[in-house]
Amino acid sequence: MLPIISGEQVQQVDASYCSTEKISSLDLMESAAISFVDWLMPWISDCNKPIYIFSGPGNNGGDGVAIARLLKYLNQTVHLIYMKEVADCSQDFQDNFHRLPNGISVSKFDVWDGKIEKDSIIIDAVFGVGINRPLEGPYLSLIKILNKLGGLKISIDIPSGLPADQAAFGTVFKANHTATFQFPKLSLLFPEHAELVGELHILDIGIHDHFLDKFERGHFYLRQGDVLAFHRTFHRFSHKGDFGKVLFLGSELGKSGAINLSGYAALRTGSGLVHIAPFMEDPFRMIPIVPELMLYQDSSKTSLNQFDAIGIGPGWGMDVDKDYFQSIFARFKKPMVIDADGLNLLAKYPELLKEIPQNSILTPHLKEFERLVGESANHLERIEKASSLAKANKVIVILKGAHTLIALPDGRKIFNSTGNQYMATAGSGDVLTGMLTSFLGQGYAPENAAICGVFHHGLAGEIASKSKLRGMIASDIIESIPDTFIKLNVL
Ligand SMILES: NC(=O)C1=CN([C@@H]2O[C@H](COP(=O)(O)OP(=O)(O)OC[C@H]3O[C@@H](n4cnc5c(N)ncnc54)[C@H](O)[C@@H]3O)[C@@H](O)[C@H]2O)[C@@H](O)CC1
Ligand SMILES: Nc1ncnc2c1ncn2[C@@H]1O[C@H](COP(=O)(O)OP(=O)(O)O)[C@@H](O)[C@H]1O
Ligand SMILES: [K+]
Repeated sequence: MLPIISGEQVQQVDASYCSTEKISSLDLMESAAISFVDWLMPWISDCNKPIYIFSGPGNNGGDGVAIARLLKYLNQTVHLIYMKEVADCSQDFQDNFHRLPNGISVSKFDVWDGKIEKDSIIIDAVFGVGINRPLEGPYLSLIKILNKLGGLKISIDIPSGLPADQAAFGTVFKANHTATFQFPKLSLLFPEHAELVGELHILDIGIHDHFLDKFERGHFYLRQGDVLAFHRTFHRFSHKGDFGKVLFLGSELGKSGAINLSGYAALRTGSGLVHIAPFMEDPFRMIPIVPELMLYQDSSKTSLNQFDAIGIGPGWGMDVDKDYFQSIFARFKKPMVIDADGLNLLAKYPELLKEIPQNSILTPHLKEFERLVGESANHLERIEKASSLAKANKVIVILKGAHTLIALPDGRKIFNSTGNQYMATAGSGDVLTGMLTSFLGQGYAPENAAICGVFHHGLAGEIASKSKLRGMIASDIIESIPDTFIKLNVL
């Protein structure tokens, strides 16, 4: 899995890579510039929009200068505006500056006429991961000017002004796209930075993951190539029992959709037998959304051991009494999935946290998480709290949202790469609960169930939203679950 290393360690990674590969830092900057220009090609190949590159004094600025040269070779109209005396800029900046070809309009910021043609492409190479204090002076003035402009705005590596590992501490460039090198910087994954980062792209500049491994500090980014290894395989003679028997407890009157969605998602994820137990006086009166779902009536006296996995909470309501809720932890000793009102009940009765079976999976969205652990000043604090909750209670905490975090009991924190904004629709969390419970029931180790559930859920959302966009609903995500297995060739 791709390690997310700290901004401070980027220079050490570069140095380690350059000395092992026997290349110079200037060569590495060239690889970064080439990968950026390759990535930019679809936007520039058919039009000749003017491109304005704003370069700061460090190596991020150096990237910008190298990119200016490469774009000029592609016959683009390039304007380069640099911020500091060239002699005071980083060595690689200077070397690139001296290689600039003729035909680029080059100005120092303090004498620049300030004109930016309409419909230009703006490239922000002012600061990268070396930012160490809030923007001020000319840097602040520039970013304020650029933030008022429309059009295509792209940040190289990280929006200027944003620190790599913390919450923003001042004014930051607002990008529509951020093309970051080699791995996503932690702060690019914070929801409060969504408007600064825009769409996130990770560009490979040739540094192999194992150079990053040496610097890993427990943060990882989950990509498609990683997921196969976490799957169980089934053979020709596998029978229904191998695929697990699962149960969902939830859905009070008026919210029957919730466990229906979870149950249906579990079927589409591959569960052999799926039961749903609505929290209603006569659960057998509910009509399941698909005939393959079976109804079940639960009582605090019956053992739940016949099930391979259970998922509790979607649509449950808060009328569930404490003794009944607590009885579930006594009646089912295996890892379970706890979502929605299951989490709200835990927030109401925090003393029960200790009774949850080890390695259970808790799936709060930000609001449910706040009810469990209180408010957080920013996402960094939230990440740490999720990790503490996981470690203290030996559970897996899945903090949902864009780049869903999987916090493992051993302290590792895994950020998901799949999913999109169209998944912010009623019931998509219920679908995740269904998928996670299904993987648990199929015998996946809880950590693997969490990883596969979160990844496939996001991928199903991406596939379903291709044709539906804003009109996508949770059932569409379920219908696309089989396509995720086809896409990954998981048989
Ligand atoms: N492996 C990689 O990730 C690579 C990184 N490269 C680029 O190098 C960048 C990092 O370069 P640097 O370490 O030079 O960092 P920056 O380019 O962010 O610049 C840091 C410099 O700016 C100064 N500075 C920081 N905050 C300031 C502020 N608020 N006002 C004024 N000055 C300030 C610092 O004292 C330092 O001199 C990356 O973000 C990336 O763009 C690429 O060139 C090559 C490969
Ligand atoms: N912008 C987004 N990008 C990626 N995934 C998202 C986004 N918005 C929501 N999701 C995903 O959709 C699901 C929503 O869950 P939740 O908030 O519990 O919904 P509900 O309560 O309606 O079922 C989560 O898995 C979350 O990660
Ligand atoms: K930048």
